[in-house]
Amino acid sequence: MVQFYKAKRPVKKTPPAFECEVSALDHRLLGVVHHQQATYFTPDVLPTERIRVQLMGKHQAKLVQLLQSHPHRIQPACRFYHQCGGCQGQILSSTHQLQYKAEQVSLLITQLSGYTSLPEPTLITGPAWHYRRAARLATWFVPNLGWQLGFRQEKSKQVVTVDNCLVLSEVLNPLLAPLSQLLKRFPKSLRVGHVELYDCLPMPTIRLRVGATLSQAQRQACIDLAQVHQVSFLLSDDQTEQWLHGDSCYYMLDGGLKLAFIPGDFIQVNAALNQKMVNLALDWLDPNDDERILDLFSGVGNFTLPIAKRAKEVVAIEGVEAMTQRLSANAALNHCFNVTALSGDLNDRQTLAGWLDGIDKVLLDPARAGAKTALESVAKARPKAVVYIACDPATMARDIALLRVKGYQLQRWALIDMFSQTSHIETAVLLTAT
Ligand SMILES: C[S@@+](CC[C@H](N)C(=O)[O-])C[C@H]1O[C@@H](n2cnc3c(N)ncnc32)[C@H](O)[C@@H]1O
Repeated sequence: MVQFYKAKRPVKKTPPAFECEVSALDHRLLGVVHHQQATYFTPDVLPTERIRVQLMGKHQAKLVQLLQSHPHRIQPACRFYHQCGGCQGQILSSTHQLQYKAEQVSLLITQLSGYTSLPEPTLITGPAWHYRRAARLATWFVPNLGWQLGFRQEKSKQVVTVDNCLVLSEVLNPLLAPLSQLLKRFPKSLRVGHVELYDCLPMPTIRLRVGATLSQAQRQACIDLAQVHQVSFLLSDDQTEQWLHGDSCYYMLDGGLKLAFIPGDFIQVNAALNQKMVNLALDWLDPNDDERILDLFSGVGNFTLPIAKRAKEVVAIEGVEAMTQRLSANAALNHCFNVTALSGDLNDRQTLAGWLDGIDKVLLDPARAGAKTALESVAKARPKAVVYIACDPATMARDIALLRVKGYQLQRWALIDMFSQTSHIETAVLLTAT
């Protein structure tokens, strides 16, 4: 064999661990540490704790040893805490998690939006465990063991086999073991994708994605699982999407409102907190029967329908065409004939053109990117009030700054404990025209 010279790869030197003190927790519940004029973010630590850390990247560090712990620190309840990484808040009680989140969101809003002080936030709490009614699980193939089912670590390609998840609904947890057994029987060639679980009505629902066509025996195995566990089963293969058992999904809101959706549609993950959030939004928006309301990023109508029951008219705009159709159908199903549902990209100025005339109030619930473009148009129409629901406090703070410059004053804000144990934050803000 011909021999080639191969240059030796430079050996990466692990930087030495060092001792330091955690100066703060940021809004992602990461500890902030300073070392040689640089700032690093570390999971699993709390402010004032003395720790030894190892640098892991430009701004990341990893806890190596806890030297002195914070009095609020508690033992994580989940046995997968160290592998999974999805619920890193567990070293604090849920009450303390919410307090830290509130402090950090308050700081973000003041830093980014120019307010020097904010009103006290309303803290909206609910179940801290077993609240997740929708979840997406990852699959991966291991030779000799077959397809595995678990959770993908946040911002990582690593996956962790989990047979019980403490934030997953108690209706969905018992499905993990039989699903895992089912997938192990499938060959690698089926190219199993992710699995979605919904704790919804009329039955809990499983959606399985595969990259090839299932044989009759494999389809029957899915149907058997669905019948034994009384769940609906939606199979998405490389050609089609087909209900193997059951045929629909919906959830309920107060007042008997029924919201149908299809697996894959966005729904709020925490049913109890979602209802409280809708109530809060209604309370702040206070729509009445001579007002025209705009609901932006409306999904399948989670806010649209409760508002429509009190307002003269609601114009709802959603980017996904199929979800807009579902919203229209939901409006008809619930006798909300005052809803106009439109599909359009709210990052495109044209989408709102013509729909802002005569708008009295606006509710918006954008994705993590926020709603800068849409709000520039909204502010020009001068609605009396804007209720902003946000899953990313940083983009929301940026957008509050925009509205402040355009003459809107922050009146109220709330932190909704939608994602207890995790670093995610749901915030609501009421702004009124000055
Ligand atoms: C956080 S969800 C809120 C949905 C709904 N308000 C609810 O409570 O269920 C955000 C929604 O905005 C939609 N969306 C994201 N980016 C969009 C865009 N650029 N234009 C229009 N809709 C968008 C998503 O499809 C999703 O349904």
